[in-house]
Amino acid sequence: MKVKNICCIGAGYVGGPTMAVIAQKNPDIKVTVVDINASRIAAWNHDDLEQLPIYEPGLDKVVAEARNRNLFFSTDVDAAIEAADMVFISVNTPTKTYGKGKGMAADLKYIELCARQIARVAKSDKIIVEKSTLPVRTAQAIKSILHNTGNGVKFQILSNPEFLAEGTAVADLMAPDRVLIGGEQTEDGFKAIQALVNIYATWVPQENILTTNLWSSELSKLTANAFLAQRVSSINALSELCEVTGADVNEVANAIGKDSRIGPKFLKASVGFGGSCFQKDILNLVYIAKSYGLDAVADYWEQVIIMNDHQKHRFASKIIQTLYNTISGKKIAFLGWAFKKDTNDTRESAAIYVADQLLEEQASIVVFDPKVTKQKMQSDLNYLNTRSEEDNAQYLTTVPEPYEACKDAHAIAILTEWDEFKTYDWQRIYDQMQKPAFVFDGRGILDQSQLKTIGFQVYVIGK
Ligand SMILES: NC(=O)C1=CN([C@@H]2O[C@H](COP(=O)(O)OP(=O)(O)OC[C@H]3O[C@@H](n4cnc5c(N)ncnc54)[C@H](O)[C@@H]3O)[C@@H](O)[C@H]2O)C=CC1
Ligand SMILES: O=C(O)[C@H]1O[C@H](OP(=O)(O)OP(=O)(O)OC[C@H]2O[C@@H](n3ccc(=O)[nH]c3=O)[C@H](O)[C@@H]2O)[C@H](O)[C@@H](O)[C@@H]1O
Repeated sequence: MKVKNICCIGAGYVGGPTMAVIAQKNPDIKVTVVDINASRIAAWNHDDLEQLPIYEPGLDKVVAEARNRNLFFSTDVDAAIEAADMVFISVNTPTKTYGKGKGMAADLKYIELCARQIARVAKSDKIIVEKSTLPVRTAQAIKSILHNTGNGVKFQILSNPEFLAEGTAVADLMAPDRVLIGGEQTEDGFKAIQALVNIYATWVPQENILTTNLWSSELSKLTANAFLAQRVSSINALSELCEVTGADVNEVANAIGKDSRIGPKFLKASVGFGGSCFQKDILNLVYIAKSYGLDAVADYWEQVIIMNDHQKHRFASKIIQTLYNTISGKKIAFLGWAFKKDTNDTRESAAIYVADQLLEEQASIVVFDPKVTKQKMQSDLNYLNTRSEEDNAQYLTTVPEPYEACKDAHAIAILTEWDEFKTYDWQRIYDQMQKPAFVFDGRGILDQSQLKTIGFQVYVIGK
């Protein structure tokens, strides 16, 4: 079967870039990305490519090439579903904040709404592709909703989880380590799998396109994120041990990463992993294991989250303790707010947790992050959400350049891993700060001895 028309429900961090690349590589397929968020769609359609709702290096060029050729962004969800042979579901699947599974399970209400909408609107047979990250066996629920419409339309459900990382989304999509496609192991299931394989095969080598059954595919996505996060928690756990023993976590990471069985990636100690997925996906994995009565499995994976929370907490506590256990009214400069470099996404960023803990002690936080708005930072913070606008003004300020953030500060906290920190004029920064001047490097970026020579008191994670 040759797919001619694709609809993608959800124009977010995954739906937008993924469909832009699919459209660029398949000019003969019409791709329509739809969303109920009208302002997001307007931003995707904006003439000025700097106004795209998501910042990803290289995304503007891909969108510029494909948009209004065979890539379209629209709020007309029904029309796009009806016209499509293949519908990707790429909506958010956050951690549940209510009811059974609160704080652990994935909230599947948006997925179910999509399934019901497809069931209501579809007049011709369609392949439905789970692009969102979902608990294993979700395809069963989607199938049951779609197959009980009584209108005779046939659906095949595929699982095609996305492995891109934010900040490198376009590069990851252009050269993925693998594309994973799970489907029913029946004749119709294999045909549907092949239809999706053909789309990716226009640019991904066949040997990098893996096909599996539905449940392996769904579970592999959660597992991949759990393994990646586990490595970060493992090295972060060791960072604390390094600090008390005189070992250097970077040297340890380098030494163990040289073992080809371990490998060098995802061994960078940090103030804790952030992002919209690691925590939510592991909590989901823990919940699934518990729901099958597999308590030892659940406890094992939950430890990755416990260690991550500990790391964020210990970084904030280190700042408070070092500043003589009193930070009330003291200005603390935050360099970076996003959860990693090259993104404007702040979801679950370690900066939020650290800031909330410092604000509880009435610190005054000044943030430099050119990609994140003050409004976004304010809405991220629990502490500020419970207070009035005027009150907030004294606790959180944002500035457009780093030197201003550091002026008169008692301490600097490095929260995002920007390499450009190395190029700053640290003597100039030191001269403008309160003394003693402290730097807390939660990303292990700066040269500790160089800063010490200037006069800074420095704490680098894992050293
Ligand atoms: N952000 C990332 O780097 C990655 C995310 N994922 C997974 O992909 C999924 C989507 O994540 P993001 O793109 O980050 O989320 P997002 O929140 O950026 O985008 C989701 C979009 O879906 C829209 N939406 C929700 N319900 C809708 C409906 N019924 N009809 C039309 N639009 C609807 C929302 O308005 C929103 O714009 C999640 O399951 C996530 O776990 C997977 C890999 C990477
Ligand atoms: O499902 C998802 O959402 C995605 O989650 C992660 O991607 P992402 O969260 O965008 O970013 P990562 O590069 O994985 O970084 C996550 C966090 O871990 C931190 N990290 C990463 C690596 C490391 O060595 N140390 C470390 O602290 C980063 O700074 C960041 O805060 C995965 O890398 C993607 O493969 C996956 O598709």
